[in-house]
Order: sequence, then C-alpha cells, then structure tokens
Amino acid sequence: MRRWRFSKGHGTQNDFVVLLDRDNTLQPTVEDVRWLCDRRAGIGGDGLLRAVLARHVPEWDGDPSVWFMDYRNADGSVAQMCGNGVRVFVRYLLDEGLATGPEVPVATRAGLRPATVLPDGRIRVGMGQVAVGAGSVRVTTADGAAFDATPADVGNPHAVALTTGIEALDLTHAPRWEPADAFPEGVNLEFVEPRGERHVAMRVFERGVGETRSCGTGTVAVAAAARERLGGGDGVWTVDVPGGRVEVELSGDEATLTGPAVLVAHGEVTLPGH
Ligand SMILES: N[C@@H](CCC[C@H](N)C(=O)O)C(=O)O
Repeated sequence: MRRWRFSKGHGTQNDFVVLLDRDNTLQPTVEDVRWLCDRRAGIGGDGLLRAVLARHVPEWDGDPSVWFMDYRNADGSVAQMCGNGVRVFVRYLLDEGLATGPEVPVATRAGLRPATVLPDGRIRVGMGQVAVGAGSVRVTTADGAAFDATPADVGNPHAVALTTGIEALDLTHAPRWEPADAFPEGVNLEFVEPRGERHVAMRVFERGVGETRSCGTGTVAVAAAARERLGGGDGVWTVDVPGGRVEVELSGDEATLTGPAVLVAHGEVTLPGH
C-alpha cells in the first residue's frame, strides 16, 4: 500500500497537488498522476508538483542544494515549466520549513527560476527568456472560430491569438492548429483581448490539461506577443485570467511574473493499486 502526504494549492486558481519526495524515491507513474489530479476519483488538480532535492535529480546539472520542481500535467505528461506552479511550490517549501525566504531559487526543467516573496505576500518569479516566434499558425476552436496565433516560447511552447470576445469561445474541446506539424510536442493556446494600456485578458487551453483558470507561462507569452503586436513596450503588463490577475514585467527578452500563491489543504492519500 502506498500512502503519501500531500498538499493542495493554487495560483490564480490554476491548482496543483504537491508531493514531498526529498530523495526522489516515490516514482509516480502516469496513472498515479492522473488519479491524483482526478477531481472525482482522486484529489483534483491541473497538475502535480513534486519537490525533490536537486542533488537527487540526474538531469539537473546546476546547484545541487536547491529544490527541483518536477511538474506533470493532469494527463500525466511532463512539462518543462509551470509559472503558477513555481509560486505554489515556493509557498509550500516555506510553509513546510524546507526553504527560507524571501529569496527561493527553484530548479526546473527549463532552468533555475529565482523567486522572491514580496511584502504583500505575492511571489515574483524570474521567468527567464521569452521568445516570440516569426510567422503564425491557424488555430480553430471547437465552435469553428479561426484565428492567426503567434508562437512564443517560455521554456514551454505557446501560441497566442489576439482577438475580441474571448468569453464566448468554446474551449470545452481541444482547438486544432495548422500546419498540424507546427508543434510536434503539443502547445498551450492562449486567446487574448486588449483591455487597456499594457493590460490584456486571456483564456487558455493548456497542453495536457484542457481549459484552466490561469497559466503563468501563458501570461508571459501573452504579454510578450501583445507587446510585439499591439505595442506598449517594456514595463509591467497586467494580465486578467478567469482565476484572477497577475503582473508580467517585460524587459527586452527577459520576463518576471508576479502573483498570488495559496495552500488550501494538507493530508494523506492512499493510492489505489494500479
Ligand atoms: N499552468 C502552467 C503551465 C503547465 C504546463 C503546460 N500545460 C505545458 O504542458 O506546457 C503555468 O502556470 O505556466
């Protein structure tokens, strides 16, 4: 019988199950992740965050004393980065006494992400480089609405469609994109509308999850693509998501992401035998 301690938290309602696995011994399977993230049969979440000491992660070749965030989507797939997840991860490390703030560096598959707890409780994360691609892909939602979307890379892949009337879009099923081979490893799709100067609103259909209430890397992709397409320049961009609001600061090709992170539950879970 496998009985694991877990926490549950969210950042702008992008929610995660958090596991402590200091020595990298739990080895959750794809089925384990799917079950933990299942909102009816399991605990429920858009993804899983597993906290492993970096010295026990063979693929990490940086500072071995930091914590590594192993991120999995709700369907069990591995992703390079999760912007909302990093904030929840930092909150978890601090609450559990596993790190001391206000500065907390986090190892991820996209590299080291420095985080800072601000006096107002929000967490700011250095998101590294954001690269907006040339050209566009054609994205079609389940209701037949079609958009030109700009590719953007935040360590993980995104495509950003600037439009209006995002509330009406049908994101209950996965949108399609053309050319079909544009994103061989899948993509996170953001639908964005302008709200004011350096202020946009977005909805997102996440790779490996479906529509979520927020996506941190997505907000960075959106701010960078909007800067390129709408102007507005460097500085703080406000991004409204269904689950709240975050701030993305752009400075050239570097970005920081600031937003809330809360833990809502702690417990123990017995995994079904798969
Ligand atoms: N919600 C996350 C992104 C999670 C990974 C994404 N679904 C992917 O597969 O790349 C965020 O807050 O950035």
